Amino acid sequence: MEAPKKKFPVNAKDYKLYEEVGEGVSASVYRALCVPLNEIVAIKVLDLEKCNNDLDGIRREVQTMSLINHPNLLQSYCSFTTGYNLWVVMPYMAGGSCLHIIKSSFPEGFEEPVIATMLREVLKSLVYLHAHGHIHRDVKAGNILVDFNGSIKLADFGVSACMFDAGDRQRSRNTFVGTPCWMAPEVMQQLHGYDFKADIWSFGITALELAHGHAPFSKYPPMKVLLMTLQNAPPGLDYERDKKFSKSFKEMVAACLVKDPKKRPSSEKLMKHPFFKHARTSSYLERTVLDGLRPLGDRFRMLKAKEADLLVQNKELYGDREHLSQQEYIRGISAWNFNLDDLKNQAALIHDYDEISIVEDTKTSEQQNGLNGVTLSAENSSPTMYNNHSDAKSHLQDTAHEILNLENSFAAFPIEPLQALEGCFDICEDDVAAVSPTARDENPLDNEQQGPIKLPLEASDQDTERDDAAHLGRIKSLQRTTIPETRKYMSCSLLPDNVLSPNKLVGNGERDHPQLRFQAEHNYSGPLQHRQKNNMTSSLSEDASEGAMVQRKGRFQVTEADLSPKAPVFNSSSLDMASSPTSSVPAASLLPSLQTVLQHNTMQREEVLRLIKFVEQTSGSPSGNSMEHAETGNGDISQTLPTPRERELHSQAIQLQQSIGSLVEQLQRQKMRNAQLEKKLSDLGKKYSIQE
Ligand SMILES: Nc1ncnc2c1ncn2[C@@H]1O[C@H](COP(=O)(O)OP(=O)(O)OP(=O)(O)O)[C@@H](O)[C@H]1O
Repeated sequence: MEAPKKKFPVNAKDYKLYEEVGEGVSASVYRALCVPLNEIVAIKVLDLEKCNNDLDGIRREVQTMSLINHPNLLQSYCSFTTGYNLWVVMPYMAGGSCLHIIKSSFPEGFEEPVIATMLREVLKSLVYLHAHGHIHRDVKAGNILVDFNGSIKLADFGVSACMFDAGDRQRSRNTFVGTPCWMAPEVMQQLHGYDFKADIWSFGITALELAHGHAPFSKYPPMKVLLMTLQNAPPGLDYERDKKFSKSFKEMVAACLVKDPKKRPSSEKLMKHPFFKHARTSSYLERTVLDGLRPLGDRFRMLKAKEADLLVQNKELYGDREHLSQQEYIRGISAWNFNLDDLKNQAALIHDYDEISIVEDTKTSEQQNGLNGVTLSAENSSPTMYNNHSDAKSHLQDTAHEILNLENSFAAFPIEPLQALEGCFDICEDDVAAVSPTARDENPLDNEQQGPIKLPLEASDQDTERDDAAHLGRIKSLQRTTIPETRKYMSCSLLPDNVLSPNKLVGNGERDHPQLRFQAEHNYSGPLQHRQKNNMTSSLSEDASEGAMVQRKGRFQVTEADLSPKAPVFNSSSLDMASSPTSSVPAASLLPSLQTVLQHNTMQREEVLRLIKFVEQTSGSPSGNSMEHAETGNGDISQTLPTPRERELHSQAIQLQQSIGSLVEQLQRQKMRNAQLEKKLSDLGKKYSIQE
């Protein structure tokens, strides 16, 4: 019989945070002690203010993590908010990620039996996910975690998608998520959508990453990676250095890295590949990989210090921003904003990288030779090599423009992060207090009794003081994340997943699952930050230092921040879409647009009325009366107006009045619908937390 499930407390004061063991874009992961259960856990602390632009992703991640149930998937024990942080409590994986292990001890990659063992476990998790309709979308060594006993779990469901999602998120034509080097060509192209075969491509890239110590093209800027993935032959195990690997390994990788997703095997089929016969037990991993490794916290600190050194060294070479982008990108995570400046800088970097590019591309053509017998010269195998800087820039800008044009901007809506997440996690009782300035000081992270962040017990070297300071800094920054209650966020680029995706991959009753419906109705994807002001198209040709922003947060997610003109264009189709009972766009998303249009119309109306008054005064007609008539829209008055211009103005005023009337009505309807949706959301939230 299965042991009863432990109940992990959902209050920060029941946990003691120890050292930091990992860091993502908007989250830090700590080793921690669950005091009542006396069990070591890992806690991912997400700063909700920082991830404000990806609440949908967070909700998805937490939901998926709590629902999955497979030994090779990292399940969460529980999650709750504390102040403006979200804590996700999960098993502590003492070995850290495969990427961490590679970086600290295996820079040239692992031996084949190790790779086979790791990959077989990951593949098991993919079989499970795919069978349950999920695409992971971010398979990479950084997301493969190893426990102290060599067991393997795939983590990070921040960008995973459910194939039964009514929004067909996985087929959305307007987003592409993942990390560039691991991203399948069809995900980049977004021509016909993509499905779970995208994970098989990433799996193949991960195999190369484990074999070489880095993913193919990992030295290049992201735009270059996109172009190379699309235009070059698929990477593989065909270099001289790959001689040591078996034929079955090479074939397995080649089977995964086929550009046409239909020709890639499913995870289930891949599982039967002879390569996985080389897989060993987890204790083999424990002996060969984990033995002799320093504690995860120490390794993490050392890697961070190394990166910081590198940053200083290269600062002069590339300058601050470009280098930061590169650095974060190379680490496999990224928080950079992908705006025009970045594109320009990347174009510049490509120029700098041309030499490497030629070498690598020659290899790619050799590979192609080996694989398919197609001969490519170094020259023609690298269609992205440029003779001069401006070619490179313009090529990149064109490509960027194409990618950016993939997405339409959508209506904005005001929302507080906690509201959006309500129902997904337990919200600590003290959270309400935490948003008031006086309560900030009582943040559990700051209060010793309530679960202090303990400094690393093992830290005995001379770095300790510096690390302590860094820790304290982090504690401070965590507590400072409280945001005033009154602060509202405008969403730019609320991705219309649910509306724009034309095809349904799978159609069955599961779509009516309450959680899925919940997701579909409340897609808060897309930056909830203030709107970008500039028009993207013009920005690309002119200076656009702050407009034209394509955000990359966490994973490679290209969204066009704002294509809409400054004053929102209001058209009936958008309204119809929202008012339709079958629409899955949150009605609330239309409110700001409606309000702005209303305001706009009111201003115009006032302007017209002023003009009428002026005309009346100058022509000596009895103003008071006319005004009243004009305002009430009395039809007869037009007959009494002396000039055609006045009559025209009068009829415009009436039209405006009518449209204001209907807008007010529509606004009321939207408000009602919004209230209904909010109620539904909170009911679902309650239901969900009761189920938990
Ligand atoms: N349960 C765990 N046990 C040990 N280490 C962990 C655990 N979960 C995460 N980590 C470490 O923390 C790092 C960051 O965690 P995670 O990937 O969940 O954050 P993220 O913000 O989603 O990052 P990314 O931008 O790489 O997707 C991981 O790469 C891993 O090294």
